[in-house]
Amino acid sequence: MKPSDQFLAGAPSAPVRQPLLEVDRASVRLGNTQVFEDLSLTVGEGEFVALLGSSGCGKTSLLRTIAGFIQPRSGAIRVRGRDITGEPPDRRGMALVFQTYALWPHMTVAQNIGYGLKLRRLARGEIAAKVKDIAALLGLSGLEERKPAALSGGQRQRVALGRALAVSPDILLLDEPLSNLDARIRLSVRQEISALQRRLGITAIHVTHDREEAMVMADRIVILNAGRIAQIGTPEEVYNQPASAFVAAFMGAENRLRLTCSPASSEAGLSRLEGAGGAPALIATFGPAASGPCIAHFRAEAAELQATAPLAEPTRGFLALAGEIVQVSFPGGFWRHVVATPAGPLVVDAPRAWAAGAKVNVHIPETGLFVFPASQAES
Ligand SMILES: Nc1ncnc2c1ncn2[C@@H]1O[C@H](COP(=O)(O)OP(=O)(O)OP(=O)(O)O)[C@@H](O)[C@H]1O
Repeated sequence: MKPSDQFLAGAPSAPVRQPLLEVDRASVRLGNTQVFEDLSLTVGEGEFVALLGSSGCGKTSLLRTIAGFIQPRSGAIRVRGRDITGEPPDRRGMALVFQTYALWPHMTVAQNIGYGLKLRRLARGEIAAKVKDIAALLGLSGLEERKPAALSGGQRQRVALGRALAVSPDILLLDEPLSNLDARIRLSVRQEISALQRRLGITAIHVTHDREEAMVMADRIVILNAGRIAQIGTPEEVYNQPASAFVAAFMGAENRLRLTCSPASSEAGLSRLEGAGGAPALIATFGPAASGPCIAHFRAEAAELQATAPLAEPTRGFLALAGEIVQVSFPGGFWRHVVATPAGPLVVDAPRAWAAGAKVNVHIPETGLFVFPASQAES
């Protein structure tokens, strides 16, 4: 067990929920691109799931497949056990909110919010009452008669959200709904969506490429890499227990060292890491001790800069390597350093600034090191 696992033993795990949506071994091909193959995912009732990944990994295609705008070549989509793979989008009990709002420009806020209800032929009075409730819920009261052109970006996105919520969907699908908003508004709309989702207990699937957005909003994060699920877990799990070098780097542990691992024969459960230029390190790694070439990832804030001379003896519980500060910057709250080391440049954060040219010892505790066999890291 890796030390961080022990720390995690007390961390909240996603509660067990009734499955609402199942994507069962779905394969999607668009033109010549195999977007994903045999992809399976279960989303629980009332759960907020974020689909996170870099551009082109297949997040939007997966969302559109769930919504019914893309038909999988094989596999099935089920809601509460019912196969809806062949059902059109409007018969799936889902509502989609787009990045671009997609509001009707000639309609007022009230007409936009009530649009789905009108299509469902609800009585006028019923529509008016529901629109009033939704407008109040989203802080849009008083703006009902405005056209979208007379609203701010944040207000427009709330109208789009209101239109989606008005039809009381089983599942709310959010396709990067915050990416057109400026940074400050994005934070407040993010909080509003989260609070509303929890209050209404609605099931939501949210596509984003913003790591922090996924971390703060979701109960579980699905990390996609080139059409494959790289890991599914709570924000704490994917952050503290990345399943692969890809996930580690994607979740911010971007420093990468190429090392050689061997089981430390003298002490069970320890691996001996060497090859970064400093003394060998004896550290606890998760799973069976890796043997052969391996890759270690760590976060800039996980390491410490020290003025002490590097040790010649094997270190226990941390990896140390000698380096020289080559660049210093202040991104806010801490100082960021680029350190030249025999293993290549590393980025290390510190509470104070070290001078360029200073000789330092980069100290990385085992709790901050994510070690993977090189064969797995490069696959
Ligand atoms: N209509 C299409 N025809 C052919 N290939 C497509 C089509 N739409 C998307 N793709 C390809 O499918 C892959 C996944 O695209 P998708 O839009 O799902 O990714 P994404 O993760 O949502 O990216 P982004 O964050 O940039 O929106 C990409 O390689 C993309 O080029």
